[in-house]
Amino acid sequence: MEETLPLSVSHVNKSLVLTNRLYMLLHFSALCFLVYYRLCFFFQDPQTREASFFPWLLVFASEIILSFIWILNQAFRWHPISRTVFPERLPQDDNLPPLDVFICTADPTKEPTSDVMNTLLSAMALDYPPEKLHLYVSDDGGSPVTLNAMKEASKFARWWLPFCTRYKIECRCPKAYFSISESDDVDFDVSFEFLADKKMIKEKYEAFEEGIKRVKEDQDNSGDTTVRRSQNHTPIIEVIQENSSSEIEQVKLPFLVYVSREKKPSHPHHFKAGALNSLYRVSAVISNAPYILVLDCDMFCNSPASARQALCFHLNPEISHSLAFVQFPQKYHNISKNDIYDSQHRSAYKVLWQGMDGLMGPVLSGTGFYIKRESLYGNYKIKDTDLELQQYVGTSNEFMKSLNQNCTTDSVTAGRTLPLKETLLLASCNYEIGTQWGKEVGFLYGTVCEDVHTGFILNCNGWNSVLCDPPQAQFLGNGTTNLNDLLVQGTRWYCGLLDIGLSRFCPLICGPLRMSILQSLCYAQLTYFPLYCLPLWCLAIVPQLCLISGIPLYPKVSDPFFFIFLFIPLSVLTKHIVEVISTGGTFRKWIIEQRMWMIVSITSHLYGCLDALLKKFGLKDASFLPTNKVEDEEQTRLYQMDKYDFRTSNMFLVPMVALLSINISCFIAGIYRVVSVGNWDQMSIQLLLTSYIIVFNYPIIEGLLIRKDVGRIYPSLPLVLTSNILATTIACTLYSLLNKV
Ligand SMILES: O=c1ccn([C@@H]2O[C@H](COP(=O)(O)OP(=O)(O)O[C@H]3O[C@H](CO)[C@@H](O)[C@H](O)[C@H]3O)[C@@H](O)[C@H]2O)c(=O)[nH]1
Ligand SMILES: [Mn+2]
Repeated sequence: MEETLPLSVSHVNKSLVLTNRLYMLLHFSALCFLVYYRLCFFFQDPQTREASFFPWLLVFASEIILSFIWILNQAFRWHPISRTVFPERLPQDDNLPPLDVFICTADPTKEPTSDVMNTLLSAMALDYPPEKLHLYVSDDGGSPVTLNAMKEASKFARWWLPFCTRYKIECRCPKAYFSISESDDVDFDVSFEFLADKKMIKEKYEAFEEGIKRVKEDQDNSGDTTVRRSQNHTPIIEVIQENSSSEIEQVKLPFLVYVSREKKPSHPHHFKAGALNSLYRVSAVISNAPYILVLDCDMFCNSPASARQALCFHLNPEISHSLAFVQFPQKYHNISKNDIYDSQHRSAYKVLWQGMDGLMGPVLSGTGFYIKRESLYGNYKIKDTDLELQQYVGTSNEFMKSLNQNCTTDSVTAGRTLPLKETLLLASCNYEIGTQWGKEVGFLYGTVCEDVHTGFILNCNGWNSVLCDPPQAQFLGNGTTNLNDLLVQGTRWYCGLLDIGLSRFCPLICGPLRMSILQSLCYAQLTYFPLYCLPLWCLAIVPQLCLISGIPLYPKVSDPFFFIFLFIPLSVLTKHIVEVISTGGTFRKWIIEQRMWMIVSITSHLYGCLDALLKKFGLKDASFLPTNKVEDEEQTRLYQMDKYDFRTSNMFLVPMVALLSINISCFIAGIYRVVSVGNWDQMSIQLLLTSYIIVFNYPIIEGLLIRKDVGRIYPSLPLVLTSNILATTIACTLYSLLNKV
């Protein structure tokens, strides 16, 4: 009886599906009326529309782009589902498949080594038979600090792992565990023995952390230029096998490998995708586990349960044959209650991914996913000859053997000697030359959002994915907690996403031929939503300038179409607020998300789009600046007080300040004009729009005029000059155009 019970089940929230579809119908009808109203204007007598033709055109174009993105957005709301897993129904430990874990790190300065080691330790302590678990750390920095820290981590693990199992510790990331207040211990059976053990382990942990810090300082003091070495070094692969000390009983540890692929300045290394592909190959000739967990260096396992939860899908015979990966949502350990930067991307992980899960599955999100090894090997099975296969996956015989053999090959447990020479070849720069790595095999190159791109192509090739979002967060990462990091990261993402949209893999063309239309619309939404910058820039300037020139762009209050123009924004805002609250947010969170949407659109989206265009025309190279993961005390203090930290470059500040200045001055002048002319009913929507922008972005005004702390917008000469010049140029150009036409 037990065997027939499913490992996982999915549920459709019928009332949500129904309300979503009803909302779509209503809103879509309103959009049709809007288009009808605008089109009627263009067919009017040229004389009556003369003065306002150009601004009407701009505003109409913005409305069309917004409606287009809105339509794409609905695909996520068509059939959202949720899932439940039953890990207790999995086979006995002996029958579980081997598992590889990949952890990527790139820069020991921006990514503190002790945090990387915490991620490593938390993954070593996964609730999984240790002899079936192999961990690979990719160090793109090629830093001896990381290698040394791994050796120390392996020693510390001999204490840490037995401690976790003995006392059934839930959070197995030592740093997170020891920072939880002591009062949480009441959950456990607090015995004297436990407290003594905890104290002893804590001391060992502190010594371990201290040791890592010292090595890093010594290295920094020795003047060794890590930066240069990170871009130019031979491959380094080392199996970490620390002899167990005599103090402690024999502990079975998972297998640990340090991999730093070869780097040459002349050779493109394709950032994280390149690093993951090296790990793919190296691990194939060592452990070749059929399933792989991929983690960013800052994303630790917050619970040991994820491996078994993921296997509930991978071993579920109903879905496993076409299942490529199980994605866990990205959650963060350092997000404040109000999350003023919306860095947890609530909408993506709580709404969009659930929606895709009900179609073909969520997008690959870079970290926290269990992928089936075979799914990334493309069409290797149809290669008939060895030569064809070599042109596909490269010349390593060992690697080709790993493809053909049954996936259980495990040179570690089989007691074979490690093919070190082969692994060095597989991690060398030249290995990929003339092969399909990055094109059809492995993680795909060509964009810095290798995750979305790879996930999309997997779907195109018929693979599915599932979202596993149990109540307890399985992985916790480092969210961005300052404006600068957020906008820089955003610019990289939106450039990467639009790259895909502009490439030959355009989801609107490629998608419908190879997957469901709704799933392709979801991908199209992800790749095209940086285009928000166009309507947002336009709607932050044109209606405002028309307000002061007395040009009405929207229907009068007495016009029946007025309600259409009132209904559309209200319907979007209401839908948003309902979603925020039903996914655990608050009214304040809703305001923050609206604000961040505006700020990010006029800055990161814009620069991301520009970068993508420059890249497309060959005027710029791709770049991937890893996000800073070092905590800054002052910045954390501001963040915890819900104060925006405006210490970012003028590149981001100028558009914010300039657009807000335009809105404020137009609002004041507009009110003056409306009062003197008395055309309230014609101008009401323009006034409402301008006040919405000003009210929601009040923190920028506060940062500029009221705040005195370090995080305020410092009115430096270049900032004041450039924003004034920008605001005046925009205003004058458009104003003269409006009055001339
Ligand atoms: O040349 C590189 C650059 C980065 N990384 C690693 O990639 C990971 C992600 O980098 P991070 O700076 O943390 O970028 P984020 O913007 O926070 O990452 C998000 O966005 C990336 C795509 O831009 C995805 O790959 C990530 O999984 C996703 O969490 C980190 O572990 C890095 O060490 C490398 O291994 N090599
Ligand atoms: Mn990150």
